[in-house]
Order: sequence, then C-alpha cells, then structure tokens
Amino acid sequence: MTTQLPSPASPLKIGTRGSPLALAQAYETRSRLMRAFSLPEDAFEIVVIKTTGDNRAMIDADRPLKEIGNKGLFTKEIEDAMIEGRIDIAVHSMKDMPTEQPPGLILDCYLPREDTRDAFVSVTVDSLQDLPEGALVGSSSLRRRAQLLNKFPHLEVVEFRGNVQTRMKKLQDGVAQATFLAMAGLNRLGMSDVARMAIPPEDMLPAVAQGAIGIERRTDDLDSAAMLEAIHDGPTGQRLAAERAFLAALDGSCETPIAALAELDGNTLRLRGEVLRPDGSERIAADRTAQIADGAALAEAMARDLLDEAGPGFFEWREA
Ligand SMILES: NCc1[nH]cc(CCC(=O)O)c1CC(=O)O
Repeated sequence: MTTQLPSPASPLKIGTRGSPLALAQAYETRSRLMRAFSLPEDAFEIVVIKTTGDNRAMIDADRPLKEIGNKGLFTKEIEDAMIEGRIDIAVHSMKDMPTEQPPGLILDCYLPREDTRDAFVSVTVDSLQDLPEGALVGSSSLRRRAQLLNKFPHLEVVEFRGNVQTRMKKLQDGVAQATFLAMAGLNRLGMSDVARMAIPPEDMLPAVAQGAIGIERRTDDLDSAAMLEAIHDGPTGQRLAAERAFLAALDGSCETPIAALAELDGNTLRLRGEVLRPDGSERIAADRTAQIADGAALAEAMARDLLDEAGPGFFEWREA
C-alpha cells in the first residue's frame, strides 16, 4: 500500500492550541514532516483550536485548577475536531496528556525529547538556596509545590498561571520572587535571555513525559500513521512507555504530586519515581533499573510498592 502524501491542494491539517509554545511545537512537527517527505510548507495547514483551558474568564480567576476540574481541559476540543475530521493530526505536550486516549484516537508518535529538567527562574536571586524565609514562589503545579515545600518548608507557594510570557511578567511585577518553568518550554520558545538555572533531577524530579512532544491521530488513518512513523523517535517512546505506565498505575492526573524520569543506557532503562503529600510533608521515592523491554513492568511494580508504602489517604490535603 502506498501512502497518500498531502499537497497544497489537499493539505494535512495539524491541530494545535494557540499559545506560543503550542505553536512552536506544531511548527517543529511540520518542519520534520516537510524534511522527511520533501514537502513544501503549504502542504500543511496549522489549525488553531481554542480549548476550555484557554478560556481566560474560566481560568484566570483565582480558583486553583484542581477546583475547576481538569480532565481533558486542554485536549477535548482538539480531540473532538480530529474525530470529526476537521483536523488530521494533533500536536501535544505529552506532559499534559492523560494516559488513555478516547476511542478511535491513538497517541504513539513522539519527537526526540527536549531537556527534561525544570528551571529555577528569578529576577532577584540566583538560586533556590538564596531565597529568604517566607519568600513567595509562584507555581500552579501541585508537583513543584510539593517538591519545593518538601526541601524548603520555610518558603511560601502562590498560585501562578498563564503561559510562559504571562508568568515572566508576573515575576517582573514582583508578584513572586521566583518560579519554575520547564527547560523544554524555554528552549522551544528560544527564550535564552531568561535568567534560569536547570535543576538536576536529584533535586526536582520532572513530571512524567516532561519535554516530550506527542502527535495524536485517528487510529484508522493509515496515511497519517505512515507519515508519523517516519518522524517517531524510538528511544523517547521507550522512556515515555515506562513513565506513562508508572502514571497509569498510580491512577494519577496532573493534579497529583507524582514525578518520574526514565533514562536509557545501552539495553538498560533506569526509572526514578516519586509521590509526595500535596503539602510536601512526606516524599516516597524509588530508583530502579531493568531491561528496556521490561520498562512498563518495572514501572507498574514500582508504582505498586510506592502506593503500599504511602498507604490510604496519602494524597489528601492535610490542612496546617
Ligand atoms: N503544564 C503546562 C506545560 N506543559 C508543557 C510545558 C513545557 C514543555 C514540556 O514540558 O514539554 C508546560 C509549561 C511548564 O511546565 O513550564
């Protein structure tokens, strides 16, 4: 069977959110496909789709995301458009994706992974260690909040939402003294002017799939499948398979403090994973290796052991 390639007369429709980071990821996907199949830019159409999560009136209120409810907040409208055939493929930050896709859709193509680390960003101090008692750190990530408070209980965390540009403005305005951003996002946006310090995974284990771009398609769309196969990065797939199996086994959403990082060395996969109490008062971590092919099994066993150790109620908020 031959693959039907897109053309200017019949372009491949790439769905994406409209944030600068989402657009950068869509452009990267388009240029990889152009290179792989020697296609012109106008053989592709970038289709921007507004999601519930992009709705400012809904999101910019002071309510934390966990109260609004976040299941598919940034993906539902995009997936609906794909099921209805208004777009052919969709480009996502894998960090924001649930471990299961709706019926009829599949998410098995990953671009080579960017830097997985979090960055410490501040306009007033050089490092976390320099923040004084009671200093405000802006973050809307339950994981980063819990990890920060676990190591630095003398700091305060304030809700900090919006895209990278909005958060940088808040720092400039003194709303907080520091924040965390994914290195991958800063790199993809070319924001080399932002003062940032990459945090090693020993100090802040990243979110599952951080730094990875995934491309979703209709399961029965074999032309798109063949095209995406050409730009898929196998090692990224092996790493995400383990990390996402860990997340799935913990039944976590992005509103649960869970972190994991898989790394490859020859035939070996090393998986580090942790769960924290939301207030940071407790952290349970593991660090194991297995053959790459056994990555998912390793992740499931690790998740089971961490859950056992955590016991019931571990993820409940414990008011001070
Ligand atoms: N949840 C928002 C989000 N989703 C993906 C990224 C960054 C890029 C990536 O991790 O792939 C970000 C912003 C951030 O965490 O700073």
